[in-house]
Amino acid sequence: MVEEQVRTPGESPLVVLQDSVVFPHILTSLAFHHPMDLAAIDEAMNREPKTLVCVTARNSGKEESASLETVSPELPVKLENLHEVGTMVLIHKLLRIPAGGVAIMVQGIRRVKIDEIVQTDPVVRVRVHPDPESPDRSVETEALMRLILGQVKQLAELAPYLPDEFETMALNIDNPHHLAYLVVTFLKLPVEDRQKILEIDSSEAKLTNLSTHLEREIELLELGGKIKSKIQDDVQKSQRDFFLREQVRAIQKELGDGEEGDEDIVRYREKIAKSQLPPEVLREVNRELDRLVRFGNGQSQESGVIRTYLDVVLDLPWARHSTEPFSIEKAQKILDEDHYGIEKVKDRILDELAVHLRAKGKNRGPVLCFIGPPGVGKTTLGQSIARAMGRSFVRVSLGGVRDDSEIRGHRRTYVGAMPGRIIQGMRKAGTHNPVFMLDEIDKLGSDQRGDPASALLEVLDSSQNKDFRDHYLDLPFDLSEVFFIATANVFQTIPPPLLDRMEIIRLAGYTWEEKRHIARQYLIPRVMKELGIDPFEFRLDDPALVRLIREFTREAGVRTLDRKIATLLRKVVRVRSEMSRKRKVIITPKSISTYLGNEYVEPEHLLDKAAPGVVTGLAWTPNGGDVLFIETLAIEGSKGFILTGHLGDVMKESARTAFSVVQSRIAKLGIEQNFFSKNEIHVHVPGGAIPKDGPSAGITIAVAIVSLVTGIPVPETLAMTGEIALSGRVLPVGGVKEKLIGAREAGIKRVFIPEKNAKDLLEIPEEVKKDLTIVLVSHIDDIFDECFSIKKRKKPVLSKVGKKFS
Ligand SMILES: Nc1ncnc2c1ncn2[C@@H]1O[C@H](COP(=O)(O)OP(=O)(O)OP(=O)(O)O)[C@@H](O)[C@H]1O
Repeated sequence: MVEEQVRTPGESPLVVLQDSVVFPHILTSLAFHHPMDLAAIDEAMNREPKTLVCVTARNSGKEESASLETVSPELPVKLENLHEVGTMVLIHKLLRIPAGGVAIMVQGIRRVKIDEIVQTDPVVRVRVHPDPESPDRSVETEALMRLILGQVKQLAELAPYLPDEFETMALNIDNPHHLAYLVVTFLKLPVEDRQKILEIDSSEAKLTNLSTHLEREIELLELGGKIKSKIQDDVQKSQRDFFLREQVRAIQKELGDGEEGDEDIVRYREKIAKSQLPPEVLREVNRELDRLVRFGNGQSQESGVIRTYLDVVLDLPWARHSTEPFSIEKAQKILDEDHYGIEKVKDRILDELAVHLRAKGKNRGPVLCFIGPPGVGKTTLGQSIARAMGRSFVRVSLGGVRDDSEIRGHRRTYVGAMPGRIIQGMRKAGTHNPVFMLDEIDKLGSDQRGDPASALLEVLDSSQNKDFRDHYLDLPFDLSEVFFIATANVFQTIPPPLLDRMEIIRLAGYTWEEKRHIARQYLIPRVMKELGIDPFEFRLDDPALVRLIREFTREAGVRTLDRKIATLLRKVVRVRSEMSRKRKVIITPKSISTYLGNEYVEPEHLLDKAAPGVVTGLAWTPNGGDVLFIETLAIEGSKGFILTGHLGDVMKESARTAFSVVQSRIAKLGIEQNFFSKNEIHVHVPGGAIPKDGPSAGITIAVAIVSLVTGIPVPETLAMTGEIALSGRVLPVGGVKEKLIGAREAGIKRVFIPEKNAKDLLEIPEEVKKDLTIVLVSHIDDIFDECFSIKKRKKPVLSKVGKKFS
């Protein structure tokens, strides 16, 4: 081998390498221009053998390389700027480059260490000594060599810059150091890393270090390959998309709908620019618009779906507010302006608005819920609140909603999907913070398709509704500034979790006097305005108006009254148009029938005549208070007790309790001992088609049975309401205000109500209290005493009655 034949001279010319390292055993070509290097090469060429020391400058490869200075003729070469270990090389060939400089082909002979610089001018000459290497032949080294050969194979497949014979050359080397030097020559490595491999003595460490670099190189090449193929794919896809889009555009142009489509896109872009969309929404909208462009914006089903979506999203009030400064005084003025009476209701509303004002528009408290019969002004109260707060008003009905997707919308993947009622309402409202009325919350259903109540809970919950997510939109929408109001006719059917979150405000219905005021001050002027009627054209005096209210309508609110007034005034217009000489139309109580025909409503009759066993009770219905009759009959037989009249479970149980209470008082009431074993009692509540339920007829049923058995009639102008306990105690009931108004309308004069309902009397209108004698009762014995004068009676009268009714 050449290396063994060439000895190391004590002194040798030196060339300094800037960005490469020459390794022992490897053939390398180098180029030089600097006069100092050229002089060193010239000197080497004149020696035999033609040897030279190549050493790499420290920090080489960097811009401000120290070696550039050191090799300059003005500055002496310094030892500290050079790596200590270099390579002695044998020059095989020299080529003079015409433009100046030389190229030499050298073979690395061995590692040498520089002891000192003995001369710097005109040739740099150094004194060196050999730095022998002793390759190790251990199993570890063997294993590492194999590993490196495997990596070389991998590299050869991945790296296009490697010569074809690289792998074969590596396979034929059995010296671990020579293998390392060959591989590192072909690797793309920084100069400092190459120098390190040259300097490491141990074979194992040399190979390990090299293997790490190889691995990294392989990884880089693989990653590069992946990125490249992805870029190629993307380029191909975008070229394909572009091609297809161009085709679609050409087809659309042929069909004549391209131009219009483009206008649409421009319109959407303008709309997007104008709306202040939150970033997430903007991203989604742009994405959809891009899809629309890609779909060609024609008449396809998919582009229709995208357009509907964009219309909905861009119509939504993402940032639009309506705010006017409002004060409680202003709110009070507006509520009074729009509504007659209902002072307590207005007062409660003002309390809520004051809290709202304090919270600076953030809705923290419970949601208001107006409960009451139809036509009592629940909706108009909501409108007045909106007017007072300077906000827009929107009303959404929840009646019959059984599916939570009606609240939260259907996912866009469904055909004909639309947003839920809440988002539709917000779209209608046009502002971010409207007064939002959820109508008929008591008619909310639920079935296997989901529970709308829980969706509503999320809507109403101020801690969750900031990011309300409708399935259709699939974007968060902020509902936290919406002022929600719910309305219902009854509270029993409102889902309890919702009821928990609501502040209930009850509207009970109006007396006819209140209705007269409402008609005079609100309804008639409004209808006149609508129909363009002037005050001089007609006269509707109080007696006529009262007849209209009491005989042509039967309702707790004023909805029908409103309609009837409109019908009546339309007639006025007609009559006037038919008059040859225009006169004022006088509407009298009698002429009302002429104008309204037989739309007369039967008033609830009192019993024609008081009869034993028939007693008047009071009922609460979603439409207001009413009277109801309990009829009883004793029939010979031993079945005990029969109940008819479409009664609910609670009412049936209440009737049985009443029956037991009476039975337990046989002696006290002077009833024949075995009366009930010989007779069965039939209790019926007329109006069999209308379902009835609740415990409040308890005392009425007990009184009816005793009246039947004793044969003592109860006056037809007396009515009662109250739940009965087995002990005979009278328990409180609901809807007292409505019941008392209904009783008065029906012509009742005297009413028994539970003592525990005394607090309700504060709410009863004065005219009702004036017309009714209201008796507070706490025990059934007191009622029996009052109705049948039990204490004064001596002899039992009962068997006679039993015969009479059997
Ligand atoms: N206290 C009142 N003062 C003046 N007008 C009233 C009053 N109460 C009701 N009205 C009028 O009665 C009409 C019906 O009222 P509204 O529509 O608010 O009833 P509602 O309670 O919402 O009924 P529903 O439960 O059927 O929706 C409206 O024109 C309203 O102005």
